[in-house]
Amino acid sequence: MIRLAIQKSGRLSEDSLNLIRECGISFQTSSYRLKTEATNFPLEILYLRDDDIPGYVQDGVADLGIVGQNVLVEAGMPALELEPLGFSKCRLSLAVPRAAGYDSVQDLQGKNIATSYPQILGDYLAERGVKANLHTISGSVEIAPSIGLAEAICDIVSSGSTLLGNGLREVETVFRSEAVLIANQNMSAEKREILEQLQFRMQAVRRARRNKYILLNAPTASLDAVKALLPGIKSPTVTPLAEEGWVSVQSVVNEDDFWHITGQLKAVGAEGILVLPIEKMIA
Ligand SMILES: Nc1ncnc2c1ncn2[C@@H]1O[C@H](COP(=O)(O)OP(=O)(O)OP(=O)(O)O)[C@@H](O)[C@H]1O
Ligand SMILES: O=P(O)(O)OC[C@H]1O[C@H](OP(=O)(O)OP(=O)(O)O)[C@H](O)[C@@H]1O
Ligand SMILES: [Mg+2]
Repeated sequence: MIRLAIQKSGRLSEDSLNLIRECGISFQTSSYRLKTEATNFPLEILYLRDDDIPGYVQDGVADLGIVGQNVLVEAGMPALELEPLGFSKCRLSLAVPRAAGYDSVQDLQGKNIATSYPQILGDYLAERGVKANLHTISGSVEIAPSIGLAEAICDIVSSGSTLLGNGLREVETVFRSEAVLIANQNMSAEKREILEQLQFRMQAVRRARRNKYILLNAPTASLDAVKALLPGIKSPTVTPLAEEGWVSVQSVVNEDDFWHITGQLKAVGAEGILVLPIEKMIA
């Protein structure tokens, strides 16, 4: 049995639970129970505050955890990271009141900055030779300038709407973050084996999310152009259509390139383009 710590409730919770479920692992959830056992995989899930997760994994109370890189690095335990998980992408940024002048980070010399990330911010400022007074607060950091607590803040930004709503403007990106899988470094051989199975499944789920299955019809004369646009995993599958001079092509395309490639496929004569989600993708 391996123990995985995830955030009880917050920005990481839903995506963490979805990832485990998409790995084909079944378990019950209830808002009162802080621990559940999977029914078809040797996994126990612990529901914790995200700030506590790196420490628990470091100490071996949990074998694995899912946490934001921002929290991991702030806790001073970056070595626990195993792999990025592709969700809860955000950045840690410095922001100042919209009307305040700002040319460079040197302008923060001697200023008061409110943040929940004094370690990451402290390192960032030290590397640039800036000495500022950091005020550590654990939440609602964006309020600090308007109540006279600080001249600048450093907090998590995603859409930017919290900054906008509080009259602030983003001036520097200090750190980029996403959710990561972390692991205790002294696991038993048995636990390592379970971890490998879990990572294999997580990678198959992530690969599938990044790709789409694509099916289309094309004139045989355009086949070389279509093949060049859709290299696929090894190469595309090509089958003749009942109608002479046409083929059906099946392949896999990266989600990021998808719209761009479909435009080019149409331009070389492709028709009836179908795009399907992939559930699992094993390399
Ligand atoms: N707006 C956002 N968009 C994307 N990811 C975010 C956003 N805000 C936070 N995150 C990521 O999700 C993590 C958890 O954020 P959340 O706001 O739920 O933390 P919290 O309030 O500290 O929760 P807890 O109660 O568990 O301590 C952050 O550490 C960060 O990595
Ligand atoms: O750029 P935005 O999309 O507005 O997101 C940024 C906000 O999201 C997070 O807070 P959250 O909403 O999770 O609330 P919390 O402060 O209670 O953690 C973070 O602390 C920012 O305040
Ligand atoms: Mg927290």
